[in-house]
Amino acid sequence: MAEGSLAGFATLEELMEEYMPPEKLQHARRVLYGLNVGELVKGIDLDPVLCGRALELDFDLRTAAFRAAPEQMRPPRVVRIGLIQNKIVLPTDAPFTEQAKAIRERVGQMLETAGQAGVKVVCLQEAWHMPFAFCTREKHWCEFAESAENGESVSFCQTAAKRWGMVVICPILERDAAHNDTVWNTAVVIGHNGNIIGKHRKNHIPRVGDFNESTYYMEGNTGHPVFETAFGRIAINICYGRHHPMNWQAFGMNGAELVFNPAATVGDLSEPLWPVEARNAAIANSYFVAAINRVGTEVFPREFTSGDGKPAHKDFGHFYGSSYVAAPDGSRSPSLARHKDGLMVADIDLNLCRQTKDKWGFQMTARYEMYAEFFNRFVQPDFKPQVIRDSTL
Ligand SMILES: NC(=O)NCCC(=O)O
Repeated sequence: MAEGSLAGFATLEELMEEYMPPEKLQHARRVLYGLNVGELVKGIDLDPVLCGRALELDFDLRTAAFRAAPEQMRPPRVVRIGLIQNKIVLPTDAPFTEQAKAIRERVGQMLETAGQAGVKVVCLQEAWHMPFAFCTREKHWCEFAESAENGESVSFCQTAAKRWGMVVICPILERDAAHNDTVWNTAVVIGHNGNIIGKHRKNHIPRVGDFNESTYYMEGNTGHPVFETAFGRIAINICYGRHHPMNWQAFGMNGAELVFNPAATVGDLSEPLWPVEARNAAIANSYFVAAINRVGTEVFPREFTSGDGKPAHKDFGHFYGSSYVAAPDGSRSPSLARHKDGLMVADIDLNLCRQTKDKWGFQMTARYEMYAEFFNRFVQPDFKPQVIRDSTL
């Protein structure tokens, strides 16, 4: 494993296993990763052939099973989901068509394994079909943008969706030819019949560190859609939107039971935030969250700077993977590796969403009218913060 922010360990769980005595490890897991219906989250027994395939193809394959309590009036609603994280395959100075083709081939291996494992909803990482070149500010990378209706990556995912009867979330750099060739950061939702159900465009565009994405695309104009699929109500909160609690909340208010967070973020910037934000969103909104991060270090042909005092450099830093699933009851899965491609397969019982709402009542006790009134005042130009000053100061 390479040095730098990787620091020589694949996942935090493996580090804990290596250094903690087993009896303490159980407690550490309970405190750090929570209990699901009173128990530590277990794995799924997958066909050993699939595990062998993952070894052979050198990608990380991990599993988790989230239960809900049995109910008298509803059957369980267990859905098998998949999260795929991938490196780019070829160097960034290879011809673009070859780069895209090589990524498709690699991701295809993991999509196939997901299909064989019985996954019914799978999500890829943000802009999975290209290098995350938005650090460079160079415009020729826009060539990777494609139609959300019939682009090459979308068609590729439609084929997989149809073949395996699974919903595929395909996050791409979108070229909107009907609107003056506008570029967007978009997640296309493909139904289990290979049909396009709809799309969501990234709501919040980062302006932090080397994430110079605002050079390429604007804030999305699709609101907070929830897609009613054969396997549950799904939404997508693309990467930087995970720092915005109200963005998460709006998907929940529209009825989402499972929100994917396809992302691309690097160790020096956000690794300590990563295990917290998606998990907190799952708790606060009583839905499942599946957070998927890009992996690997991508080196670009020319140096760039981002006005933050760092010397000119050619890479973004290390994308640390660590994709995971968080449940509404606060429990979570282990992470995929920090250094290699991976597929996480998780069983989630969607009944847990309503059960958690009934238990905690976060939504029922929320004071939406009070907040609405506050936000209405806040957006007025003459807003004055409600601060009561200590008169003895
Ligand atoms: N892709 C993206 O929005 N990254 C921003 C950095 C972060 O949110 O950690």
